[in-house]
Formats: sequence, C-alpha cells, structure tokens
Amino acid sequence: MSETGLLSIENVQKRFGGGRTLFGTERPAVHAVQDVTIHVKRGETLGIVGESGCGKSTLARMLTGLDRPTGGSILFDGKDLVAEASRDRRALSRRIQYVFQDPVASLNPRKTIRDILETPLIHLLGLDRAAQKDRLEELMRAVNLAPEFLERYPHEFSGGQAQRIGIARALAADPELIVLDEPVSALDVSVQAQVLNILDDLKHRFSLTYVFISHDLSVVESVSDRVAVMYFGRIAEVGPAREVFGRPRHPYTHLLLGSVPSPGKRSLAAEDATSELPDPYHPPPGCAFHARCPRGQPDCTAKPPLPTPAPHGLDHLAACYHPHGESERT
Ligand SMILES: Nc1ncnc2c1ncn2[C@@H]1O[C@H](COP(=O)(O)OP(=O)(O)OP(=O)(O)O)[C@@H](O)[C@H]1O
Repeated sequence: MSETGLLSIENVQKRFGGGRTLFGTERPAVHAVQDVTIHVKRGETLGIVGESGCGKSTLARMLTGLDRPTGGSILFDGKDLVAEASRDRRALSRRIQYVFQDPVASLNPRKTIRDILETPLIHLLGLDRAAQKDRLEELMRAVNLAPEFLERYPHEFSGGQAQRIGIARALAADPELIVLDEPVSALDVSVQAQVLNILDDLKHRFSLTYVFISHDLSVVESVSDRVAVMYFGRIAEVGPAREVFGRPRHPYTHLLLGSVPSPGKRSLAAEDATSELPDPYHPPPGCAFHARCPRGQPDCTAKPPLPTPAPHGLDHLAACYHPHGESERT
C-alpha cells in the first residue's frame, strides 16, 4: 500500500439551519458534523461507524462534493475539494464516486443497464463507441454479471445484483476514491459477503481507496484498514482497525462492542446502543456521551474532549478525558 495521503479532512463542520429569520428570531441549528479530522492514505479503506444520526451520511456527502462544509477543509490529492467541485464538478466526479445504500432506488428505472453505465463513459471519460463497448464488457465482468444483462432494466435484478450494477457505475468513471454509504445494509447476509468480496477484489485490481460507511461493526471490521467511530457528529475514536477493535479506548466504542449479540455477529451492535441520544438541537455541554458514559466524571461536561493519541501509538486517537488504558484490552 502506498503511504501517500489522498484525503485530508481537517476540522470539518456541517451545520444545518441557524442564522436568523426575517423577523430577527434565531433559527434552530443542528451541528451534524463537528471538528472532524481524518486522513486517508491512497489504497486504504477507512471505515466510518456509528449509530443513526451521528453524521456519517453528511460527512459522506461532503466528501463527494454534494454538500459544502460550513467550516474546516477537505483536501483531495492536495487540492481543496470544495473549490474543485465548484470549478469543475465533472472532473471531480471522475475521481470521486459514491455508492448508495439502496441499490434499486439509486438506479434510474427507465434506463437499461447499458444506458446507466454508458453515461459516465461518455460524459466523464469521453470514450468513443469502440472503447465504450470494451469498457462496458470489462465493467460487467468486474462485478460478475453477464454482458447480456446490459439490455435489462433495474427492476429485473435482485438487490445484490442491483448493488453490483451501482458499483459498476461508480467504477465506470475510473475513480481513485469511492465513498460507499451503507453499501450492503439493504442486502441479505449471504449476499453481503458476495458484494464485499467483489469490492475487495476491485480495490486491489484498480488501486482504489474506499471510505466505507456503516452502522454494522462486523462489516466495518472486516473491510477496514483504519476505523473512525463517530458519536453525535464528532470522532470518538480513530485508528488502525485492529487497534480500535482489539483495544478500544473510548467508552462509546466499548459500549458498541459490548452490545455484540454473539461472537462474530456485530451487525446490530450500533443500533442496540441507540438509547438516550442527545437532542441535536440542544447538545449537552462538554462530551456528548457523558450522560451515557460509565466512566463519566464532572470534568467531562466542561468542554468537548479533543482526540488524543494513545500511549501505544500516535495514530490511535480517542476523544475522551478518561479513556480505557493499555491494561484493559478486550
Ligand atoms: N438536510 C438536513 N437538514 C437538517 N438536519 C439534517 C439534514 N441532514 C441531516 N441532518 C441532521 O444531521 C444529523 C446527522 O445526520 P446524518 O444523516 O448525517 O446521520 P447518519 O449517521 O448518516 O444517520 P443515518 O444512518 O440514519 O442516515 C442528524 O441529527 C440529522 O437529523
């Protein structure tokens, strides 16, 4: 794996609402993403995990230029992503692609698979007819679908096949980075494994970098080189996957891992832990996890803790005043 940084997310914020109405009253604001800093190397898979409403999709949309941050910066290959998106949206779409959660809904029902896959080949890559034909066949082979399927419509496919088409569409642009937002959550477990295998194969074959978003801990653990655990819009913990899962430092990560129903089945853990999420319009002072935290102390309510490196490694950070220590490995 190359050590070159491809994506630098620096103190990124996204606020929805806020400001004042025409009559001068304050509009309520939600801070969907706050002070998020993550670096992704070329060839790496960054997993982002957290329960519903923690800001995962908002972050994903900012990474693909669909939403603008209200603060901080996102550098893609050294260049400001927001500026690139407004200067040449098409060039950015070529390099960064997005795969959606709902495979069937994300495909235009009135278009054949050929039309769907040709669009990026023509509009983003400008390929001629002969090159399009070769590339279409290559894309179908890459996602294990027979070329005959090109003439069919999305509703004729199962969820797993439709997601493979969604992946082929992302791949058609010949991107460097693919942001996968809950790409297997809508699929049966047996089908999830097929899609994950294809993603792994494609990543190596086409030297891709992935940002893989999921509430499913076991999926994130199986695909990620690094993992960011999000809570209430912020990074609770980030580090190499084996460290975050092997010796979690943040009490929230412990809670997620501890609510695992049975060995090897972590799929519901994030959802199981969704009790008492703070009100996003009235965030608590200090650490947002404090009220649920078994290690909470009075100092936790002063101000939000900053991500701090672990004694065992500078690349394993936890935003906690009282993190679990080296001796408490799970
Ligand atoms: N367009 C919007 N306007 C106002 N608030 C929004 C908007 N989009 C998201 N939010 C709020 O921002 C917060 C983060 O939402 P987001 O969808 O990013 O979370 P998520 O982790 O992806 O959740 P899920 O898995 O349910 O999609 C939530 O409180 C949500 O209600």
